[in-house]
Amino acid sequence: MWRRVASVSHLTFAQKSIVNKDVCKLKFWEAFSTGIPRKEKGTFQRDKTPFITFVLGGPGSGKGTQCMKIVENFGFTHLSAGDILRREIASNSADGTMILDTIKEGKIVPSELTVKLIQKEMESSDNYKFLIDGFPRSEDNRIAFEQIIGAEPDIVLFFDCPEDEMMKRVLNRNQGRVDDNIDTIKKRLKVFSALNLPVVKYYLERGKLYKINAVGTVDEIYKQVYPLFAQFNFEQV
Ligand SMILES: Nc1ncnc2c1ncn2[C@@H]1O[C@H](COP(=O)(O)OP(=O)(O)O)[C@@H](O)[C@H]1O
Ligand SMILES: O=c1ccn([C@@H]2O[C@H](COP(=O)(O)OP(=O)(O)O)[C@@H](O)[C@H]2O)c(=O)[nH]1
Ligand SMILES: [Mg+2]
Repeated sequence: MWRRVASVSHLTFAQKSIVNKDVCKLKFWEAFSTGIPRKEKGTFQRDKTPFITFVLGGPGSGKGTQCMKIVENFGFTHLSAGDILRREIASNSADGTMILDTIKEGKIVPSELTVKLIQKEMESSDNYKFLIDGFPRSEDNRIAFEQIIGAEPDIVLFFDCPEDEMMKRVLNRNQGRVDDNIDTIKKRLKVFSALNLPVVKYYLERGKLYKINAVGTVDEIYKQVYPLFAQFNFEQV
């Protein structure tokens, strides 16, 4: 099932995650609403296999906020695809203008470009645990990641949030983003339903999806997220 990330083979990675199902079993299964097959019992060993988590959810569903907490507790490297693309704009690269226009329109940047930027970040990290936040946003993104990186995620989180709540949060985000306005958010919500939800469905059908109720306080939501990661015997970083 797991395919090695050949292009990042110089990295020191840990073996694929394995759930210790005897620990907090109840909490673990309470934490998500879809039936997820458990992984085998065991512990991490240093190896060259990364542990990849895709973090999905609509705009404003709280992906970035929850990722920060996962990083603090579990030592993941947080790769926000949106942040990586915004850095590319800021660096005045050849693709910057096209990326900016795409983000303003709430559309999706060509997959190969995004995946290659993510790949660069993975290759320059000496961590093996990655949170890939806000990606893949489409089936095309997902397939490009599989083809270019040669890997699939170990787990996929999906922050499930009603549209009116997402819209409220985005309009109050106050980070000066060009896409946090009413016109663009409406477009982004449409793109989310049309292109991102099929990816969610894909991982649901493969038993990799952890659906989180994203309504509530940040701490209430993190109470659902924490046990998902606590079950894996990650090495200390
Ligand atoms: N549970 C929550 N309740 C209310 N506001 C939240 C919650 N989680 C995050 N926010 C706020 O909503 C906005 C969007 O959150 P963010 O983490 O950037 O979402 P995303 O990365 O999914 O777009 C931010 O201003 C953030 O502080
Ligand atoms: O893999 C990605 C991630 C982001 N984006 C673009 O970047 C914008 C902002 O993404 P981000 O994840 O930062 O938004 P969030 O969901 O966190 O509000 C998206 O609307 C897209 O236009 C993209 O094209 N591909
Ligand atoms: Mg975000």
